[in-house]
Amino acid sequence: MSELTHIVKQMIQDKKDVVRSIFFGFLAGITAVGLFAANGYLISQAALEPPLYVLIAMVAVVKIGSFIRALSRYAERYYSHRATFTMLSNLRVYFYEKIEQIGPALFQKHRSGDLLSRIVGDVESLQNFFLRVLYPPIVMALVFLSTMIFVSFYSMAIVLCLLVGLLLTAVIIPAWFSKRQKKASSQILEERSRLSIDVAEWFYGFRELTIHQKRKEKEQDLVSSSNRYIKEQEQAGIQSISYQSINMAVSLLVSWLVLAVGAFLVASGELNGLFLAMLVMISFIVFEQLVPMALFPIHYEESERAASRLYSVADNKQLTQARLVKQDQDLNLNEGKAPSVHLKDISFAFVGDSRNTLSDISVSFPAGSKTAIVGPSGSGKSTLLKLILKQYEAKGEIFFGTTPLKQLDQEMLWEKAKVILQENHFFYGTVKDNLLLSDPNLTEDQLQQLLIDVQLPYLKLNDLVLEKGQNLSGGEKQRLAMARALAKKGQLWLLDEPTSSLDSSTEQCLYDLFFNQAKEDTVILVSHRFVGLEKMDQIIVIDQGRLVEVGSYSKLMRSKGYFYQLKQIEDSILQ
Ligand SMILES: Nc1ncnc2c1ncn2[C@@H]1O[C@H](COP(=O)(O)OP(=O)(O)OP(=O)(O)O)[C@@H](O)[C@H]1O
Repeated sequence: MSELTHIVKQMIQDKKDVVRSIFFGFLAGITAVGLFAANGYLISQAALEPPLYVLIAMVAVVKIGSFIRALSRYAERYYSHRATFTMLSNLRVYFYEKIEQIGPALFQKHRSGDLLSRIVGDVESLQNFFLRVLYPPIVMALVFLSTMIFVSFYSMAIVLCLLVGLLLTAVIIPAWFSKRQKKASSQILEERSRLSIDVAEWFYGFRELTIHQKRKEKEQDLVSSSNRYIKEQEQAGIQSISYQSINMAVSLLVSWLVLAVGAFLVASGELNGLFLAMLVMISFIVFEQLVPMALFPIHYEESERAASRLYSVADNKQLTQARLVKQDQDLNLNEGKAPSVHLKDISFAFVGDSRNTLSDISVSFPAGSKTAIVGPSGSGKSTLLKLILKQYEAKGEIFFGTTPLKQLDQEMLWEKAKVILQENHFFYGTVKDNLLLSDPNLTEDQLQQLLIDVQLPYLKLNDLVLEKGQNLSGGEKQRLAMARALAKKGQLWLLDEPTSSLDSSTEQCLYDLFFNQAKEDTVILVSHRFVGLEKMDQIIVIDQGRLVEVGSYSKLMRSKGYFYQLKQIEDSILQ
């Protein structure tokens, strides 16, 4: 329930459309009742052959009534849907902003298909919360109350019948449905999420599945996920139709009751027979508007599930610990000034991981220095870089200059750092589009020069890049990523194996280019190779998440410690 309260708060930011929906919904409902009442009265009057002008006046009232009803129904739909779409967009932005803060930590817990299904599907499901759960009962209550006040002028017994009908169709039967609904517990959202996960896996893993001849198996999983989802939808459809039909049948029985009680009252002289048809018509129309209440429990339940699924992502306690504090401070990343970075007693474990990936790391990267982080695969090098990039939050403290990283706005940090990660994303578009990500003001000549600099002279700016850079080789992607980093402004380079897919001569060219451009900058380079490290000011050696050695290349070689041994092994392999 608390999640739905949050949702209501988020939804009702723009109250004007909500009030308009209720007003026009009420107007449409009450004119429908008036219209049917006038019709019933007209039928009875017509049988008594009244003067023509009475009939003409009545017909005019009916016509005006239908006109007002149609217009107000249209206005109700218009405003309620406009309110719904505004609310959905508010909700999407709200959730996006919430999960953006916990970014990579999310993927520890959720698969991408599941996240997509929640952000798109579950938010979509919440449209029914406003359209079918929140405001219709208010409109119905107002219409019903006004109708009963009107009917009370004719007969309190009929008011009583209508009240019984209201209790049955709007309270007792929906409550019974709600109980059944809870037992049946529709799995529709979960099945949609499972299907979404399977589809995402299918697309991501298509190549591997084909290579390992597992496409058929995965295809079958996908089909059975899809069938389960369809089955859930079918069941939900049957359920909603049967609920509505039962409520409709009960409401018709109540109208029969109104007719029987009315006929008795007419026979006993307590009611003018002229009004009997009117009262029966009123009961028809007023219950017609109550019939959708049968679906209230279904929509309520669905909204509650969708809300709790969304909040379980955005408010997950473990993840919230990793939430990053945003503070707008301009720190030592000012342009023209290379920052220093200091790590003090850093320890870090991934969510759900009992062992520490990094333990007790204390090290400094002076302003303008060049540092290489080396160590065996899986030792925690990339993780250390990600901590500096504020992708995860660790125990201990990281400082940029004298300012704690915790106080730094992540976006500002990224904006002023030149980053190349192991996996670099390329968007569908041209080479130019992908390069302009770094700096939209670059001219075509500058872009072309960049391509030449990174040893990609054969690429044209208008060449097409497919999704995720599928039509580029691993080395081409790395060179384009390097071009993007070179084009970016900033004095802090954070590089995670930026040349791992390149041949030695291209790698050498790129390093020359890079060292030339980064002369004054602070550079932190993760590398599993030891070639070219002589140029670095310091080398940090990590093994199993612990700092084992720090020093210049010559110092580490002289001390003949762990780094020396790793270097010897690499040399013997290369010989
Ligand atoms: N997202 C993650 N969730 C859980 N564990 C992770 C995650 N990313 C990395 N790890 C684990 O953390 C450890 C360190 O990984 P990291 O990528 O930092 O190593 P690395 O030294 O950069 O390795 P490599 O040289 O192979 O890139 C590994 O044991 C890895 O399994």
